Amino acid sequence: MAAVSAPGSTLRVGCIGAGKMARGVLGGLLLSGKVPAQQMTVSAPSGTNLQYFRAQGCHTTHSNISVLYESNVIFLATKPHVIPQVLVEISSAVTSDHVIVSMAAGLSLQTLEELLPDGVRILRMCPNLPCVIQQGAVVFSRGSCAGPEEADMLKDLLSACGMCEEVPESYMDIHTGISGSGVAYVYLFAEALVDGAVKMGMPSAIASRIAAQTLLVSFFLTSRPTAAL
Ligand SMILES: NC(=O)C1=CN([C@@H]2O[C@H](COP(=O)(O)OP(=O)(O)OC[C@H]3O[C@@H](n4cnc5c(N)ncnc54)[C@H](O)[C@@H]3O)[C@@H](O)[C@H]2O)C=CC1
Ligand SMILES: O=C(O)[C@@H]1CCC=N1
Repeated sequence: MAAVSAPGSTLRVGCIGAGKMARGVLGGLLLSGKVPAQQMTVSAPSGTNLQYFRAQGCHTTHSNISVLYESNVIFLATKPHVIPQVLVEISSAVTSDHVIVSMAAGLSLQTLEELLPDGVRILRMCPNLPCVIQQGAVVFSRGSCAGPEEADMLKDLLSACGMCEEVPESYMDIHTGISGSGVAYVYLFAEALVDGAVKMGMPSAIASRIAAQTLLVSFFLTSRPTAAL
């Protein structure tokens, strides 16, 4: 199996799906300079999502299987329910030279391996919304045919979109709960602060600014040693 990070091997990154997480992860690779746009191919059914990637100079296509022919590391960035049909569509073009990285929440490595040819190097990652500003909290796990080399390669790539750690797959759904969905819980709490302030007579505009600043600073405080407080 060719090592995608072997000396002289060119890292060509593909992505099937061009939505929020695709933009966060591939956007981070572009911003960090880890992968040039000319070595990126992105597919999606509609041109809407592809516009961003086309503007960056990436190759774009409506053909998922083309991504396999042009890439050696392929991210699967469609919603989970779409992944099985995508894997059926591309399976014939997947070889041992590819590394497949699924972003799909709730789709196990076992399921992914059952839908792909034997021996394919598969990893599963869980991003979160802050990836879109390269401040994500990302975890990943290896499939049965992915080794330390693939893990090191993926960790290096994903470090471009925030914090990234390898974890046992049993942590994946936990991460999806606290971090994949966690941002929405924080927004819900912020809304509750504002609603409370408005109920007590404060205009919502200033209540929103105060709540945002309070939450923002609270997170910085948690990262300072207590002695400094
Ligand atoms: N958005 C989030 O905060 C998180 C997302 N995830 C996972 O990341 C993955 C991507 O999520 P988002 O970027 O939010 O989704 P999204 O809805 O923003 O993007 C999905 C993309 O897939 C494309 N697509 C749909 N059908 C397709 C097909 N048959 N072939 C190729 N592309 C197709 C859509 O056009 C769109 O570009 C999902 O599997 C999700 O579970 C995981 C944790 C957090
Ligand atoms: O859009 C999604 O599928 C993910 C799963 C958890 C939060 N968002």
